Amino acid sequence: MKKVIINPEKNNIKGEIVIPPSKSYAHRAIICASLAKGRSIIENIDYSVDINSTIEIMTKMGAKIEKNGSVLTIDGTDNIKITDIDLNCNESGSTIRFLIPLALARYNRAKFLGKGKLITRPLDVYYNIFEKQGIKYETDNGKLPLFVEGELKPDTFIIPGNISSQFISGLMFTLPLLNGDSIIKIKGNLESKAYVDLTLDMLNRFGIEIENRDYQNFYIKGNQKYKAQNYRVEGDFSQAAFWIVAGLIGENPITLKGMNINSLQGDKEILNIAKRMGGQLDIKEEEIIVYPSKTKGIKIDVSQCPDIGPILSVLGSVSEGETNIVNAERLRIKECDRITASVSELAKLGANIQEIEDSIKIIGVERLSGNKTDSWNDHRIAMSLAIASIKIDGEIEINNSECVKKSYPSFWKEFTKIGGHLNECNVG
Ligand SMILES: O=C(O)C1=C[C@@H](OP(=O)(O)O)[C@@H](O)[C@H](O)C1
Ligand SMILES: C=C(OP(=O)(O)O)C(=O)O
Repeated sequence: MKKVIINPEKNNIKGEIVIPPSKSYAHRAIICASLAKGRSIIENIDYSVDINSTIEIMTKMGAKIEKNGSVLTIDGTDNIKITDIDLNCNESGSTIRFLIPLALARYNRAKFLGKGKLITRPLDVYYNIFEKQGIKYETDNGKLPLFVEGELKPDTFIIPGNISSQFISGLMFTLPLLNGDSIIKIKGNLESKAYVDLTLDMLNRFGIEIENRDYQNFYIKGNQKYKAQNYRVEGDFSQAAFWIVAGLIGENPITLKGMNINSLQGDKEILNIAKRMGGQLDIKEEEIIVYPSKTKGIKIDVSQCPDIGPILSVLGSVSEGETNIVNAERLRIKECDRITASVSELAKLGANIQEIEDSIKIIGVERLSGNKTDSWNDHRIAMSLAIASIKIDGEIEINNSECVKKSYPSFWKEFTKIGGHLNECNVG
C-alpha cells in the first residue's frame, strides 16, 4: 500500500501552477479523431490511466495512435473493427460508457473489463437497450466483465437524466454512424448537463451534427462522417479546483495557468462558488490568481458539477459557518462513495461534518488536526486530503495515495513543486 505523509508545518504553498489538460475533453478528442478518416493532431495530452485506457481501446477498434511527448497523431478509421476483444477500461467510467455503444456501431463481439469500483458502477441503461434491441450480453452477476455481441440499431432511446450523462455522450458518439436516424429522449431532469455540452462541442468540431431541443430531445441523423481535425486540449477545471481551494485556504496567492475562462466545462462553477463564499480571485484571460480569503459557508448544489464535491467539502470544513452540499446523490457512484468517504476522512481530521441523506452538512472550524486517512482508492479524495493539509496541525498520512494516477499522474510532484512538504512518499 502506498502512502504519503505530509508535514504541514513545513508546507509553504505559493506560486504558479500549470493546470493539466481536461480529462473530459481529452477522452472526447481521442474518440472523435479515432473515428475520422485521415490524420488529426491532438495536443496537450496527459497520460493518466483513464486516458491511456481510451487510447488503447480506440487502437483496438482500428485507429492508429502515435504518442510523441504530449502530442497524439491519430490516423482514424471510419470502419470500426475490433482486433482484440478484451477491452480494458481500468477504472474509467467515461471510457466504458463512451465505448460500449461504439463497439456495437457495427456487428461486433467485445469483452469490457474493468477494475476497482468500475466493476460495479451502473451500466443498466445500456443493458435495457440491449434487451430491447436483442443484443446479446453477459455479465458476472451484474458486474464486469461484460461480454457483448451484436449491432446497435437506430432507434428512439429513452435515457434517465439523473444516473450518468456518460450514457448520453456514449450514444452521441455512435448514433451518427448508424444507418438511420435516432432520437435520444431524456427522462426527468438532465444532471451533469455541461458534460453533454462538451460532447456536442467536440462532435461539432469533428463535423458531426446533433440537434439539441432544450436538453430534452436530441435528434441525430445517421450516416454522418467524422472529419479529421487538429485540436489542443484546454486546462481542466476539475483539477484546477484543488489549487483554487489551496489558494483560498492558504497563506499565499496561487496563480493558475493554462485555463480557458470561456470554457464550457461545468466544473468552472468552482469560480462562482469560490466568489459566493467570499473568495478573492483575479480572473484574467490567461491566468487566474487566487488570494488567501476568509471564506463563509453557503449552500452548494453539485448536481451539475459532481467532481468538485470532495474538494468543496474541504473548503466548507474550514469556512466560517454552515456549508450544505446538496443534490449530491451521483457522488455515491463514482470511484468510491464520495459522500461517505469525504465525511469519514474529514471527520478524522476534526472537521464538523455529517452525511444527511444525499447531502453533506458542515459547520466550519478554524483548523483541522493531523491523523491517518485513506483515499478510498479515489483520486479526488486523495487530492482533497492533500489540500486539506494546508489547514492541519500535525502530520497527515494519506494511504492509497497512488490512485491520483487515474486522472493527475503528476499531482504529488506538482504538490511538492508548489511548496507542499512530503515527509514520506513512496508513490513515485
Ligand atoms: O462525461 C464526462 O467526461 C464526465 C461526466 C461526469 O459523470 P456523470 O455524468 O456520471 O455525473 C463526471 O463525473 C465524470 O468525471 C466525467
Ligand atoms: C468520476 C470520474 O471519472 P469517470 O466517471 O470517467 O471514471 C472522475 O474523474 O472523477
